[in-house]
Amino acid sequence: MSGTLEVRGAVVRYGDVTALDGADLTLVPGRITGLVGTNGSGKSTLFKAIMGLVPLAGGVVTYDGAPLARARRRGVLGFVPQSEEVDQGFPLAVRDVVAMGRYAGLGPTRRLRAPDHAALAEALDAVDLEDLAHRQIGRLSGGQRKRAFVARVLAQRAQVLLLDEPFAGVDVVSERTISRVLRQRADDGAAVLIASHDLVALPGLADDAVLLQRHVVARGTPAEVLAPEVLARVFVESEERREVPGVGARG
Ligand SMILES: Nc1ncnc2c1ncn2[C@@H]1O[C@H](COP(=O)(O)OP(=O)(O)OP(=O)(O)O)[C@@H](O)[C@H]1O
Repeated sequence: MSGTLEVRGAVVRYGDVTALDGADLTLVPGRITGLVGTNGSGKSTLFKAIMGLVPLAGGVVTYDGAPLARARRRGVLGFVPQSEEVDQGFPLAVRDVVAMGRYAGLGPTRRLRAPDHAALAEALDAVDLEDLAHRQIGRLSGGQRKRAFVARVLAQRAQVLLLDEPFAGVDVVSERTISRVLRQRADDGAAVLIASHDLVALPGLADDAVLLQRHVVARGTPAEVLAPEVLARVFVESEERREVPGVGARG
């Protein structure tokens, strides 16, 4: 299907640590995929591998069947990392952060034109941040800040949205707002991947779920993947790995 992102056999190593050992994932337009896994199971690494922020030691990531570099340059991929380092004193307003979503399409002058202004206004409106558009980004609550970074990928009109723990440390209103806009983008044809520890919220939002443990160990509907017996198997395996010296997070 056009607009499909595919990860095939992704291997990522940090020195002696193998964070991904053959991960496969398919993201299709119109669907929200929930990514779950224990701490250290490789979720953030999978996002970074898709974004080209860590090198692949094996495997391939494609968009529309072609290598991803071109899609990345065209701004097809919108990434909201787990935590954004925000310098409290840095004089960057919410509006400036959201405008960054338009940079891929701007000329060398970086001047916003009418369609950019329209996309910017639409994105601020979608996350209910118009009133705070001129507030310094460091002076927002955690939930408001997360909404600002979500607005940046909305303004970008990214076709693939990748969100690493968008609900962590976020108030209920912000969680609802973010969920609503992600559903809307998926309904408009975007492919969406959300890593979340919130296993209660996920079934209401995600169409599909994948369970990661350095590679995908289960995939299906959220109800299938989040079934207690499936989760228990993975948690037990992950605890056993920790007990083997030299393997796992404490090794
Ligand atoms: N920069 C790094 N250098 C060395 N090891 C790393 C680095 N980043 C991650 N790791 C290791 O790679 C493994 C996967 O980490 P990753 O952050 O991808 O997991 P995660 O599923 O996102 O975890 P969490 O849910 O805790 O955020 C872990 O064992 C982690 O300690």
